Amino acid sequence: MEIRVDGLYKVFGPDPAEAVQRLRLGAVTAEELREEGKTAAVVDANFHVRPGETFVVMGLSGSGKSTLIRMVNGLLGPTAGHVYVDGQDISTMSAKNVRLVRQNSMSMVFQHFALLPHRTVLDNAAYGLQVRDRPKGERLKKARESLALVGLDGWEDQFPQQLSGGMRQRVGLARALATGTDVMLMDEAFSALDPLIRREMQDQLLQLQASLSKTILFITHDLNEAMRIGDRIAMMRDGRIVQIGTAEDILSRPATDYVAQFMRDVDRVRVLTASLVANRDELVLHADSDPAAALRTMRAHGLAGLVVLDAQRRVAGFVTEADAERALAAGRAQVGTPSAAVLPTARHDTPLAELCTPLSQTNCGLAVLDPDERLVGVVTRGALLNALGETSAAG
Ligand SMILES: Nc1ncnc2c1ncn2[C@@H]1O[C@H](COP(=O)(O)OP(=O)(O)OP(=O)(O)O)[C@@H](O)[C@H]1O
Repeated sequence: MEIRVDGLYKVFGPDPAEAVQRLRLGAVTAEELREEGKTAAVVDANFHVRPGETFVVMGLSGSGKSTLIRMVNGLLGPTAGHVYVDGQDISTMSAKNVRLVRQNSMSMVFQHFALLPHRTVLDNAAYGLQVRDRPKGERLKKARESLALVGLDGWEDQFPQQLSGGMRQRVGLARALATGTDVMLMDEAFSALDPLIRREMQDQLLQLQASLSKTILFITHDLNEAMRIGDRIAMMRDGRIVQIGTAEDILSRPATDYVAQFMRDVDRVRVLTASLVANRDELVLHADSDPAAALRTMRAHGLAGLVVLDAQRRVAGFVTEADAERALAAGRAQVGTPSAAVLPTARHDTPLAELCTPLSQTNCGLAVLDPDERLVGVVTRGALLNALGETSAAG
């Protein structure tokens, strides 16, 4: 399922539609509206959350995030514009139909999640299905499965007060998962948790998302959280979305001074990933590459060997300096069949901070692989130091 937000506005106060007209024409600013007793909470929001994507809306307090998410789940009607959930325009639907879409397609996880104190963890996790009138057997089965997914198996018969804050939030997540909806709306879902637990929850969400591929709209005021979990991030300021992009897009090409200022607080070595600093082509060979050129490249980069790829960009092996010299001495025009030496590898999304140790143990660079095990590129010690040097200078 997907969510599409199209020219969405919400103005609070008298005569909101007329205020939207003036905003559209550029005839008034949000500040001027405020003097008239009106608040432009969301101004011309446009974005598309793709199926299976984690899309984060990030902004400071008052930037309009809650208003936006409440329009997406149909609790609040827009002043203008449209919200489509899986192609259905919920902004023009009857309240009853909106409720149906919400029940069938969307689940919510909030910051202060109201668990029912006199009900067990299992019943709490099953609650979302209960309000959807599902049969008891199905409710309990799904609730058990989703509790297991969030690591709470064995806790089914406990009561909320016996759980830590992090565990309670997991029950909230389990409740949302148990409903089986494709779309999950998460409003500051981890913001009330201690930093360590919060990180654990983020990891858990990333892990779940790798197998479940829900369509997630996640609201946060924490930039590092946005950068960690968002496939893409929308930066919001004073009701407007000022930039949409991946963490790396936004970090390396902030659209406005405001965004650039924000980026100064980002823990870059944890946010920037291996794929960003991987050298994509220069350090890569094919079996028909020229051995003399291969030797020059190795020497120029201080590498003991280069990766050889097959036609699908999968790592076929490795050519060392000695291999290339032998090929050259034998007068061969191609490096030929590589040796099957195992090369250290890293996943494309490994944070830079985690590349230092494996790189210190090799003089060949790290092969960076995408989820299909295809080579993204090679990270060398020099490239990493460069990136870290730039980031610490910028930070
Ligand atoms: N029902 C309302 N009536 C009038 N103004 C409102 C209403 N709801 C929100 N606002 C105003 O709209 C603006 C955006 O608020 P919103 O709660 O959406 O921001 P937010 O980014 O979610 O902030 P926070 O993180 O503090 O919740 C604020 O100026 C707020 O005061």
